[in-house]
Amino acid sequence: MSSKKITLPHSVSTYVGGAAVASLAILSAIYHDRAIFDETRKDILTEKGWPLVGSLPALIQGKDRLHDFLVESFYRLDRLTLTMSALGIPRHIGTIDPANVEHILKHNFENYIKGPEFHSAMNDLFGDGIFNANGEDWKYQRKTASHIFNVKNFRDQFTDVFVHEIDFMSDNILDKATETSELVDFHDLMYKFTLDSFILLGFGVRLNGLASKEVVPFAESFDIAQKNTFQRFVNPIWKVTERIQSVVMPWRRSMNYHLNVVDTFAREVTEKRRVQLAKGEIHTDLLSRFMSARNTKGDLLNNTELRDIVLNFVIAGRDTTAQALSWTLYMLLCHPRVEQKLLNEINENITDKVMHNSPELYETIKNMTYAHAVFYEVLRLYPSVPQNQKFALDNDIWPDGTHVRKGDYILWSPYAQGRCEKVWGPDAKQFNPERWITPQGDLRRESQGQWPAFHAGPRVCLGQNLATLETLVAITFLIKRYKFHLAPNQEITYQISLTLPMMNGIKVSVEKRQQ
Ligand code: HEM
Repeated sequence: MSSKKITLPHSVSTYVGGAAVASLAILSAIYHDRAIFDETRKDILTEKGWPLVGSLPALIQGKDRLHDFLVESFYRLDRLTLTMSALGIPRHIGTIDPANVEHILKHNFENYIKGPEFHSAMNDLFGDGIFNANGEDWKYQRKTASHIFNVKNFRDQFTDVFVHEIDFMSDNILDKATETSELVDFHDLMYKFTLDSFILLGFGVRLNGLASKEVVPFAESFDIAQKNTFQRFVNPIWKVTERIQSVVMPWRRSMNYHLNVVDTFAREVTEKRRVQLAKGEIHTDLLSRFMSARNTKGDLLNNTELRDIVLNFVIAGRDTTAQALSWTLYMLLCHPRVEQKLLNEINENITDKVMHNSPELYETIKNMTYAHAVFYEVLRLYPSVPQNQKFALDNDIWPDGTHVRKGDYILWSPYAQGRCEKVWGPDAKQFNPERWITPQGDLRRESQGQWPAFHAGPRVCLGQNLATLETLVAITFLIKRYKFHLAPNQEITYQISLTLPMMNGIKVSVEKRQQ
C-alpha cells in the first residue's frame, strides 16, 4: 500500500504556528505568576511563581532542603499562612499558625482527611495501615492498638526492654569503642536500638540488629522505600520517573525490589506468630491483638492487612524515636551547658539501684523536668514528622480568616513553625530547653497547636508516652555512662523523607565518664 505524505501549505503551517505562539503569550499573560488554569486565591497570600508553571521550578530546586525552603517562604512573605501554585501539584494552603493547626487537627478534625494524593503516593508502602487510613478503617486500628499503651506495660515491660537493649549496646559496642577509639555512627546505632526494641515489644521477635555490624536488609529497604515515597509528593510525574529509572538504570534496585524485601519481612513476622498461636502460646503484644481483632467488615485480618499494620507500626515505632535520639545527642554536643545541666539532673536521680529496677526507673524518669524540657526542645527544632498534609472535605474558615475550599490540600510544617519568630519569639531558632520550664520550676505544657510535634486531637500520636520513655531511658543511660565527642569534618543535616533522618548520620568518639 502506498502512503501519501500530506503537506500543509506554507501559509497554513505559519498560521497554526502563529496562533500557538499567540495563545501561549495570552495564557502566559493571564497565568503570569502561577500554574496554567490555576485560580488566584485573593484572600491568601500567594508565593509568586513563573508564568504557566508557577512555583514548580522553585520547588524542584528546593526539593532536597524542602523544610528550610518552607521556613524561608514563610519568612519572606512574613505571614503564617500562604499558598503556592505549582504545575501538576494540587493546590496546597500552608499554615504554621498555631490556632489554625489546632483547628485543623482538633476542632474541625472531621473535615480534614488523608487525601487521595496522599493515599496514592503512600499506598505501595503503607497500604491501608493506620497512617494512611481514614474513617472506620482508622478507628478500629487505633482502638486495637491503644490497648497496649497502658501504664502497667510501660512500667513493667517496655522499660525492661529499653534497659536490656541499652545494656546490650553498652557492653557490645560502646564499651569497645572507648577502648579502640573507633568512631561510632550514633544515628545508625539508634536506628538499630529502636528497631530491635520495637520489634520485640510490638511483635515478640528478636531481630538482634545491634548484634550485627552490617545493615539489616529490612531496615535498608524500608529506608529507601520511604525516601522514594516522599519524593512522590514533590514529583507530579513520579509514576513515569520511576518507570524510566528502572529502564535506564537497571542496576539500581527498584522500588518494587525494596517493597518486596519489606513485605517479606512483615509476612514472616506474622507467619511466625501464627505458628506460635497454633501451638497454644499466649501473647498479648500489638501483633497478637491485631491477629485477633476484626476489621470493619467483621472479619479477622488477612495477611495483607496484617502486613500493612506491621509496616505502619515500624515507621511509627522505629524511625521517629531514633531520629529524636540522634538530634538530641547532636544538640547536647553543640550545647555543653545543657549537657552538663542534664547530667546533673541524671546524677541526682538515677542511681545504680534505680537503673535496674524498671518500675522505679519509670517513676523517676517521669519526674525529671529538665530531661523532658530537652526532649521537647529538640522536637521543636527537629520534629520527627517535619511536615504533613490533609485534604479538605468541605469549605471551611480558619481562625485567621483564611477561606479553605472543598478539595484543597492543606499543609502544616512543625519544622517551619518551630523556627518561626512570630510563633516562638525572637530566640525561636536557638536551642533553649529553659523555655519549657515555668518560673516555679515545673514543665511548661504548650498547646498542641503551638507544638504539633506529636500531632493533635483525635489522631494525636498513640506512642507519645512510649517515645518519651524510650528516649529518656536511652539518653539518661548513655549520657551517664559516656562522654561523646563529635568527629570533625562532618556535615550534619537532614535527609528529605517522610520523617527527619540525618543524611550522613552523626559520627562520634566515645569516652567513659568518671563515675
Ligand atoms: C519522637 C517520637 C515520635 C514522634 C515525634 C511522633 C509523632 C507522630 C506524629 C506527628 C503523628 C501523626 C502522623 C500522621 O497522622 O500523619 C504520629 C502518629 C502516630 N504515632 Fe507517633 N511519634 C513518635 C513515636 C511513636 C512511637 C514510638 C509509636 C509507637 C507505636 C508511635 C505511634 C504512632 C501511631 C500509631 C500514630 C497514628 C495515630 C493515628 O493516626 O491515630 N509514635 N506520631
